Amino acid sequence: MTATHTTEPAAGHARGGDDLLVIRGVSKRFGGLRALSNVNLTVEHGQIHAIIGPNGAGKSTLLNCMIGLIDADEGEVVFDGKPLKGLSPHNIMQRGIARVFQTPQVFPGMSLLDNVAIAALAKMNGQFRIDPFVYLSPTHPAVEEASEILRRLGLLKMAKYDAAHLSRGDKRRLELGICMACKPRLMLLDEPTAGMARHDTNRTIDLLREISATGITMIVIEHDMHVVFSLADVITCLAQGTPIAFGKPEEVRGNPKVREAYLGSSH
Ligand SMILES: Nc1ncnc2c1ncn2[C@@H]1O[C@H](COP(=O)(O)OP(=O)(O)OP(=O)(O)O)[C@@H](O)[C@H]1O
Repeated sequence: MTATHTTEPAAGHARGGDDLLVIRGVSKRFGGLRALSNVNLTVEHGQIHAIIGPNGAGKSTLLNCMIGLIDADEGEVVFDGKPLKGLSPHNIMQRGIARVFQTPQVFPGMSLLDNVAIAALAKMNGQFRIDPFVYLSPTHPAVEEASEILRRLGLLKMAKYDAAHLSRGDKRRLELGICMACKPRLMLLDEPTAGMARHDTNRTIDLLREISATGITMIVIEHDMHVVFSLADVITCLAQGTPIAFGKPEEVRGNPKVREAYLGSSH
């Protein structure tokens, strides 16, 4: 597996057959502030690509450009060979990109099983709009699929519980289950272990590894270096809107520019 980032256009490499996502020359300003400056980044099929960097480095802005929540001023994001420019976040999800938020997004007041089953149903119907008011019989294929996902997540025993009462760690796992039911090709995870105790963090790391082993490509934004170094195949470090380092975890860990970026910040 290889990937690339440079501040120059990713000539040659960017159209390689293994690339699922290519970010080419993306820049974004907020008034006088340059949040992203000519970012190039390539994510290969099956890869877990971590994006790290100190506060304000531009990580969330880059993620938001990928899913259409923010329009880049310059550059393009290409997913599976097709530009995403102009597509709504909904259309982008339809193409196979799912985002997992910092705060778990589940339907409180509904069972764990229903939470996952309605996502599975939406995918089966090709609607990508989740309808929490639909009734599903216990033998519906979406319910069977949801049960299997909950079993893999270790949540099957709690299938009938109200999702509102889950711990933060279990809510996060349920959210990942909802995401799996949508069968994305690329998962974008924004601080997937934020606020978790170490035990839940480690369980989430194991779960993400399992999901990755099913062939789903992942981009993970994370401050917790234990999570980053446990998961990532490759890491890009952003500082002040520019990629300053890219490589395998051990290469990035020893990179003096990365150390300087962190030491110079509040981290
Ligand atoms: N909507 C916005 N309007 C104005 N400035 C913004 C907006 N969104 C982000 N910024 C600024 O852009 C810069 C990059 O922010 P961003 O949230 O992308 O950084 P980050 O690396 O995700 O930071 P953190 O790790 O703290 O979440 C910051 O200086 C931030 O204040």
